[in-house]
Amino acid sequence: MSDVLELRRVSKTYLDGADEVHALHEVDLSVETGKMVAVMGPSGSGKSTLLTIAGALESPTAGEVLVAGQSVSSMSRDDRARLRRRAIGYVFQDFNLLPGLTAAENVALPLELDGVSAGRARAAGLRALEELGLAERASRFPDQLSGGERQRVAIARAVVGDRRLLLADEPTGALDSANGEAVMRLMLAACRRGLAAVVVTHDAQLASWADQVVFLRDGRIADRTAARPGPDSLLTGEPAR
Ligand SMILES: Nc1ncnc2c1ncn2[C@@H]1O[C@H](COP(=O)(O)OP(=O)(O)OP(=O)(O)O)[C@@H](O)[C@H]1O
Repeated sequence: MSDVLELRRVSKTYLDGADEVHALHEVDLSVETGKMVAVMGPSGSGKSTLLTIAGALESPTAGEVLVAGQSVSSMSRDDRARLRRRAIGYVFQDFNLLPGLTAAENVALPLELDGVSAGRARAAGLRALEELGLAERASRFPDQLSGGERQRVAIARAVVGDRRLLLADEPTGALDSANGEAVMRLMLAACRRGLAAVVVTHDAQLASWADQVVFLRDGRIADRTAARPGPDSLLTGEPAR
């Protein structure tokens, strides 16, 4: 399997007044198609920084980021923007759905913004909703959905079209444990359909859904569990750890 995401000795230093903050230090990470990596670590350890750099939203101070084999730093601004629009999907804790649009319209929106015709975008949006078990909720507005359903719509929006990489920052933070588990299971299923995912979570139980767990401390990878072979029984049963 090919790597969708590769971080090579990635460091990120922020300037805080006169002080340097070393948010990431020589981080190496590879995620293959079909795999989910969970990132854990204490507050301030660099988890969000890792996600924003992996998502080409910020540039590293040193090191290299490759998405689908292409070096992000060698891309033009336009190519980088296209990569962010087409290949990368983001899921946030607070769902970020537009309240005036239905579930189907929210999911189709990124494709329409990318120039896909309304009809094709709607069809792809409905397909993504269907894969997440939400076909019959397609015409509801966000305030007519439960928190778990809203998060599933946000995942559908993040995987719609030809996305390769799913990045999620505490996607289960606002959910109860049953909905949190459901969200992890659905993200894992989305991975198995052909994406790679990086998921930040504070919850070790939810992290155990991932193929590999990476622990950050002071911007360095302090530990990582061995990658395990695709345990697809998980998609119908309980997590292994
Ligand atoms: N734009 C910025 N300017 C200056 N310092 C920053 C900036 N963004 C992050 N930092 C610092 O970089 C370090 C890592 O931050 P980051 O948000 O990546 O941590 P985190 O592990 O996601 O934390 P949390 O779990 O609290 O969200 C912290 O010390 C933070 O204060």
